[in-house]
Amino acid sequence: MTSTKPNVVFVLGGPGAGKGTQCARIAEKYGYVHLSAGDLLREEAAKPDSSLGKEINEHIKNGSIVPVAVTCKLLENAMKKSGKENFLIDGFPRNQDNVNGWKESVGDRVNVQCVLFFDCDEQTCVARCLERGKASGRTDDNEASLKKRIVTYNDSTRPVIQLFDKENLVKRIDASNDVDKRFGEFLKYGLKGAVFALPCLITLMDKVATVSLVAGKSMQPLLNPTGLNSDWVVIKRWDIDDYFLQKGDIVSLESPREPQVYMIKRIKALENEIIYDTIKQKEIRVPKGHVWVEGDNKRDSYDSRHFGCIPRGLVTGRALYVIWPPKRFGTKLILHDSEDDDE
Ligand SMILES: Nc1ncnc2c1ncn2[C@@H]1O[C@H](COP(=O)(O)OP(=O)(O)OP(=O)(O)O)[C@@H](O)[C@H]1O
Ligand SMILES: Nc1ccn([C@H]2C[C@H](O)[C@@H](COP(=O)(O)O)O2)c(=O)n1
Repeated sequence: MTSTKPNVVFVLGGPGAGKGTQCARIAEKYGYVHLSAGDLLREEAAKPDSSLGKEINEHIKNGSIVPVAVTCKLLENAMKKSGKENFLIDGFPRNQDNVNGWKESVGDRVNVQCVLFFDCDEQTCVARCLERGKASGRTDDNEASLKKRIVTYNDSTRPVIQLFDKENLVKRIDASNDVDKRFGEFLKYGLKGAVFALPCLITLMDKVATVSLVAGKSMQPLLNPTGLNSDWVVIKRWDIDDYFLQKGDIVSLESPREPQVYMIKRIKALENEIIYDTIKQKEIRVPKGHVWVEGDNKRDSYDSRHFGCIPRGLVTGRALYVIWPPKRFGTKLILHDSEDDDE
């Protein structure tokens, strides 16, 4: 019997275990809506008129947990607003208060399919957060906050994971190894067919142009600005030799790791150019016949920083305009005022 309730997958693990990185990938590949409790709290706190901002910021800096009524409301609102059915809820429930509040407020109205547990040793978690802290602007990616976050994780979140484990809901993924291995581990759970149904880009037409639904948050704020998989874009296709890619172009491409899986990214470097890989922290020269692609939203993008330069032949088209939803109709996705944009 198929469930008509929305599906929820909780995603837990230590700070910096890679929950956000993997969720971005899962969302992009399967069209799940990725809701990060931490991101929602940070967004709420950043609103100039929020009465909760001060309290949330204090908790974030101290690595303590915001009262569940606040977090649960933000999650519920985001779920409702999306109008979608499948959610990855990242960083929740983080403690027993979160569990109780969720049960009271949402309870059986959703179907909790499983809990993805990204298991990563403390040293790796801290090193990743400190590295991320060089550019993230987060007030908690520093040694003092991390010490507290780790204590909160060990004392409050681990018991929640154990609780779910007793209910046989936990899928453990070794989060200390590389991004692709982990994604492979995730797929081995066989969730692929059963849980995640929507491919990254749904293509309605072919050959000259395609109209595609963009999944995931990797191109925010330009695409899917609300975090929902709602933007449809026109993608112009071409014969591989007919168009000279330019830096800044937004393109569709076939994943170098998963044939038949398509994604949308921005060209950041062309052949023979040098690009700085912010994850591996080194300069890379793009080989002949290749390009380097990244999402605009670095936190939520799986791109060349993870899979390296891609052969030019994997690029299948160039994104031109948003055509849906109506209020975003006509949003231009091109930097250059030249050639084919008004064909
Ligand atoms: N497998 C990996 N190997 C190396 N670095 C990684 C890996 N996975 C993620 N990272 C990097 O580690 C940092 C933390 O990853 P991410 O933001 O996904 O963690 P998180 O679990 O969501 O963290 P938090 O709970 O603190 O928000 C990021 O800079 C990311 O690029
Ligand atoms: N359920 C949650 C999730 C997050 N927070 C607060 C406290 C965390 O340290 C911070 C950052 O979360 P992250 O982005 O690391 O998932 O947000 C909370 O109070 N309750």
